[in-house]
Amino acid sequence: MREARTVVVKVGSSSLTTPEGVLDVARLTALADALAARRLAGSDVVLVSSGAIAAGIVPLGHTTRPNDLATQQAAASVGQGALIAAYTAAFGAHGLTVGQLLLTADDLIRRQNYGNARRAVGRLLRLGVVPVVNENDAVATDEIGFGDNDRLAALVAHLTRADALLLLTDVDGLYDGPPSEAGSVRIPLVRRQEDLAEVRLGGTGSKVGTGGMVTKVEAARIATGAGVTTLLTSADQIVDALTGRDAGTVFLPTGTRPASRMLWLAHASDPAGRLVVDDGAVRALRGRGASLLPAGIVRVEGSFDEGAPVEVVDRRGIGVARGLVAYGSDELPRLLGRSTTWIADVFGGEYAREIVHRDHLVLV
Ligand SMILES: Nc1ncnc2c1ncn2[C@@H]1O[C@H](COP(=O)(O)OP(=O)(O)O)[C@@H](O)[C@H]1O
Ligand SMILES: N[C@@H](CCC(=O)OP(=O)(O)O)C(=O)O
Repeated sequence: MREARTVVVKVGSSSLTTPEGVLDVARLTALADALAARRLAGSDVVLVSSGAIAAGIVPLGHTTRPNDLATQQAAASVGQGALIAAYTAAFGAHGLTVGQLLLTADDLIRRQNYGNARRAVGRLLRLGVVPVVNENDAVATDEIGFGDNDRLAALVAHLTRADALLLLTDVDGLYDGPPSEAGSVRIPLVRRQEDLAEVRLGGTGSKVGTGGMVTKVEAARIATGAGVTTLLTSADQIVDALTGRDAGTVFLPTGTRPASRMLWLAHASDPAGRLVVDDGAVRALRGRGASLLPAGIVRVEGSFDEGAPVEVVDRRGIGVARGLVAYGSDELPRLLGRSTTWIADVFGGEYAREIVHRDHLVLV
């Protein structure tokens, strides 16, 4: 962490708000002070900050985090402005400029969007700006949203080819059980996935957080699998964390960096349904790098819209690929097992396309 040239830092809502859920400018400023020092010392720093929805609660006249999607979108729209204004002031006190980057899952999947996002962050960093990233909650949908910023941060670490990922939360590391339970002990080092076999992961401990430890461990798995060392600790310990002192839980890299922009699809998406395919389709996908055509699909499971992430499995239920499906589950049954020529004759040429195009598919 001390030597990392590029650091992605993610901070959760619970670390930016008061116990009542109001944006806590003093905590936000302390975070910005530590990150500014690191930036001024020469590192590239990318901040992935939650807190938009939490920061929108009070301005909207509410007292708790909204449960319905539309009000969450509204709260995020209001709160994101407040959040970025607070960061602009806090980094500005050190002579630093911040840039806002609101991403959707699409931006990290589709080739052109991925390139756009990468170019924007790259230039911001070269200009000495601190990019402040969040999910574009006002327009992200339930089905194809990241849902939590932990996984988004892991993907941003991959996007920026970061050396280290720092996950800041309201607890000083990963414990072997929920820290609210007496006797839970902090785990200082995770070398490999198997070290987590006995660890019990609970949900959020605050009124404003989402995902709890499950999404943080998942984020660490994605990041370390892509070669990015990850440190999980509390926001209060940021100075120790950035200077390499013993703080929190370190997750060591387990893999090398794959050059795939499809990392999100492979690891971080929650599939909305399954397509069961025959052996010929498995061979075409694995061996020939083909797209998935209707002829090879034997069954559709689940209910999903066009564009949703789905899992492709063989007849025994073993995963073959993940991809974005071109048709909703209501349209698919009449196409199954048919050739594209037959489909074009019966339903018209616009139906004769791949069910999952190769560009939107990753083998697992
Ligand atoms: N095994 C565990 N180790 C540490 N924390 C855990 C564990 N299981 C559940 N938690 C809870 O996860 C919470 C952090 O997640 P969350 O509330 O989503 O934070 P954030 O808003 O920072 O994303 C902690 O406050 C803690 O109560
Ligand atoms: N994008 C949302 C945060 C989602 C999220 O992951 O929250 P948290 O668990 O507090 O990191 C927001 O800004 O409110």
